[in-house]
Amino acid sequence: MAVTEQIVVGGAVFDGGRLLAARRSAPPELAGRWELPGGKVEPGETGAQALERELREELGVRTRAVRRLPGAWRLDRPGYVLHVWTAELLSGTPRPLLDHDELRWLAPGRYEDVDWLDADRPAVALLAELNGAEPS
Ligand SMILES: Nc1nc2c([nH]c(=O)n2[C@H]2C[C@H](O)[C@@H](COP(=O)(O)OP(=O)(O)OP(=O)(O)O)O2)c(=O)[nH]1
Repeated sequence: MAVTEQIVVGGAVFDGGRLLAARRSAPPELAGRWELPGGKVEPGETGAQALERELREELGVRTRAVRRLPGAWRLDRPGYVLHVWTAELLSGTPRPLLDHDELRWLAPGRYEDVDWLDADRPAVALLAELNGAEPS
C-alpha cells in the first residue's frame, strides 16, 4: 500500500542572529501559537519552491531557500510532516498578510520565548544550536 505524506515546509528567516516567528490566526485550535512561516508543498513543487512561494504569499517578501535542516517532525495532523529550511531574505519587510496576526524577531538566546507549535520545538532547538555555532 502506498503511503503518502503531506510535507509542510517552515522557513527559518534570520536577520543577523534574530529568528522570525509568526503567530497563527487560524484555525481556532492553532490560533495564538507560533510557527515558522510556510505551508504545504503542492504537487509538482520542490520543498524550496513551496517555501519561497509561501513566504511571498504570507509575508510579502522575496526569499531564497538555502538549506534544509536534517530531520522531519510529525505534526498533530495524521500524515503531515514538517521540514524546515533556512531562508535568506532577498527583498521586502515581512508583514503578517495571511494566516498570521503578529510577527516577532527573536534575539539569539531567546528563540524559546514564544509558545511554538509542538512540531516546531525540536527544530527551533536545533536552530538555536546551529546559530550559536555559526552566527549569521
Ligand atoms: N506553516 C507551518 N505550519 C505548521 C508548522 N508547524 C505545524 O505544526 N504546522 C501545521 C499547521 C497546519 O496544520 C499545517 C500547515 O498548514 P498551512 O495552513 O500553514 O498551510 P497552507 O498555507 O499550505 O494551507 P492552505 O491555507 O493552503 O490550506 O501544518 C510550521 O512551522 N509552519
